[in-house]
Amino acid sequence: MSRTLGDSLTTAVRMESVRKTYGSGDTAVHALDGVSISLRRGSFTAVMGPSGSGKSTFLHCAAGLDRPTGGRVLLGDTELTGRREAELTELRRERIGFVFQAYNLLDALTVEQNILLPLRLANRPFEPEFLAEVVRSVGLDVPLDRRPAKLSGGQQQRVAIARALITRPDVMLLDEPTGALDTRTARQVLLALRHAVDRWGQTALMVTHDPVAASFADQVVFLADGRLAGELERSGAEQIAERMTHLGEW
Ligand SMILES: Nc1ncnc2c1ncn2[C@@H]1O[C@H](COP(=O)(O)OP(=O)(O)OP(=O)(O)O)[C@@H](O)[C@H]1O
Repeated sequence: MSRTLGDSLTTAVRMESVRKTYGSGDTAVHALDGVSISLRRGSFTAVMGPSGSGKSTFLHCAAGLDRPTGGRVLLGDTELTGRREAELTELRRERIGFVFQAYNLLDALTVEQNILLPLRLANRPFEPEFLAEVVRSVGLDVPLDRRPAKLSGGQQQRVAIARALITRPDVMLLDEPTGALDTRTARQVLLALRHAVDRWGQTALMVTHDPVAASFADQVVFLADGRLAGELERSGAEQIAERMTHLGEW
């Protein structure tokens, strides 16, 4: 299928028949077995599936952290497949924002320095107004000169989201971002994410086990045995949970 310039303007991430096999012969594990998907710019997608269905591998291939065994991955119109490690590192730094369950903040730095770190690493200037807007939008109401270890888990995750947003990345990739948070705090973090998508047209791809978290997304894609096993447009947590029960244990 031919692609036009319009594709890369409207598509943040495209995966075409992506396969990832670990090992070989009888012991080979097909973590991804021909996954094709396009993420529209400004959309929020949740990825769900049973344990071992390939969710982390999917996220890592989208980020250029794992090299697919077959198929192609494109970030906008930039093909990740076949690039050298140094180029991938730069692409990740400049164009992808990561948020993990463990916040991965540096305690030697203040909150503000943590948020600005991706810009410093990329040698890019920072705009104080944008920093203020990002801080406000994620609902971070702590002194910015504080050390992250002094903050609650919810506040630390907001710092991590602010750090991911500060470069205005093409896509934010989130791996269980609310996995360590209580229900109320998780909801606030998800609202902040939703805000970033709605307000700035940010694109987000989030792996989660939690149907409530997935209900904040525009679409939910389900993985089973390394393959796409269906999708739901924005849905309630009950409907998402119901679909999950048909995919097996989780
Ligand atoms: N480095 C690796 N070496 C060998 N097998 C791997 C490796 N990484 C993942 N796998 C296998 O690939 C499959 C998919 O793993 P993956 O971690 O992507 O699933 P997941 O859906 O994220 O699981 P979970 O919800 O438990 O985190 C599993 O069978 C896993 O054991």
